[in-house]
Amino acid sequence: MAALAQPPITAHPGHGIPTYNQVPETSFDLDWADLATLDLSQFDRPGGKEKLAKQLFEAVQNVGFFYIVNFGLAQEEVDCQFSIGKQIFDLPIEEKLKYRAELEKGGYNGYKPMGLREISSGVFDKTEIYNIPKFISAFERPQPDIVNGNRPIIERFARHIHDEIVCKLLTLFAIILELPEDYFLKVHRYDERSDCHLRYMKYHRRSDTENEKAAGIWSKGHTDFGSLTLLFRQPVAALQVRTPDGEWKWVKPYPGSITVNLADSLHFLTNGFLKSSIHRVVAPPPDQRDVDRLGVLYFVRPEDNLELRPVVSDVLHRLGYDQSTDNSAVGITAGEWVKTRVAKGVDKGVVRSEIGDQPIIGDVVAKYYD
Ligand SMILES: O=C(O)CCC(=O)C(=O)O
Ligand SMILES: [Fe+2]
Repeated sequence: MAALAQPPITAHPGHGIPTYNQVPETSFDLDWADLATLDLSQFDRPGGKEKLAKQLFEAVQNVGFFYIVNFGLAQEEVDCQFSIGKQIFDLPIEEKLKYRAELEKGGYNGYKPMGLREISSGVFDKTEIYNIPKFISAFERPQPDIVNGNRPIIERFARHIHDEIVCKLLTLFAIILELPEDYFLKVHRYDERSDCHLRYMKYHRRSDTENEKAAGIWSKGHTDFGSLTLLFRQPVAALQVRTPDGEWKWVKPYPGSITVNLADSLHFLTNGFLKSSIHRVVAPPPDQRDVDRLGVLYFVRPEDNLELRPVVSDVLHRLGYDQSTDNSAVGITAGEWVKTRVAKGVDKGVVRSEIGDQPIIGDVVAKYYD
């Protein structure tokens, strides 16, 4: 890790929001993945974008995971979101269920109770999720008081992520592919319908017996559905990435960083050059096993209407990524891909305890890994 967080551009800690204290990091020396770190403050400097694009180009050849630092949010602002997430999950279950997401229909905005996904035979997830869509009129929906009362803080946070972080990363991908710099921005506009969302996530601790029964797996190996996923620093070690050799490595939560991973849509749009990273969540090391693991994430997805057809790029041509075009997702839109994967993910008939290919739509399959 080269750089630590710069002083905040905007410090807007929440008023009246309880302070959130992150748990200490593990003292275990785990087999950490070696990932690149991009300093986003370089983006607007002369030659900065190009330098970052070069660094990212190297990084994404490997596992599709990297870190960013200096992204313009202070740790207090991030912790404020953890605090809001904690308060949402502390609400009584009857209250939370008023906002339940229509998961079975492929909708996921709102609340997902735990226990809807089978991890291994008879063992179900212990993860609660609360998803907040983009702040545009098409997606207005009833929210609990804790969300309504903190709406300006949540909206500012989400919009900062889109405007100041996601747009920069999408520009870097366009530079890498030698496409016009705004190529991906045009299909990730904030005011258009897309499945981008801010997510609060709580993994309830598991007993030793539960961990043994599920072989330590909390969330099976999978890829994400959209373009990118941003994970705000989560000191509880549990996330692992699968290397091209099939090894699982731990992803270290560095202070002042966001962990970013590439997801399915970028894979489809670049004919597999940008790799949708395979990752999973496992039981934390012993010194963190007794804590509930709270997360704040932002999922970036293309506009609903975008067809997942590979782009024409000289770079893909030079690298041979247009030799055998993967047309499996042609004719499928980003919106359909996400909704179908969400619906299948909670369909207990599909039994997510199995690993391997799961047919999703047309000829396209989603792969699950132990
Ligand atoms: O909790 C994490 O660290 C990762 C979560 C994740 O992979 C997901 O929600 O798709
Ligand atoms: Fe994921």
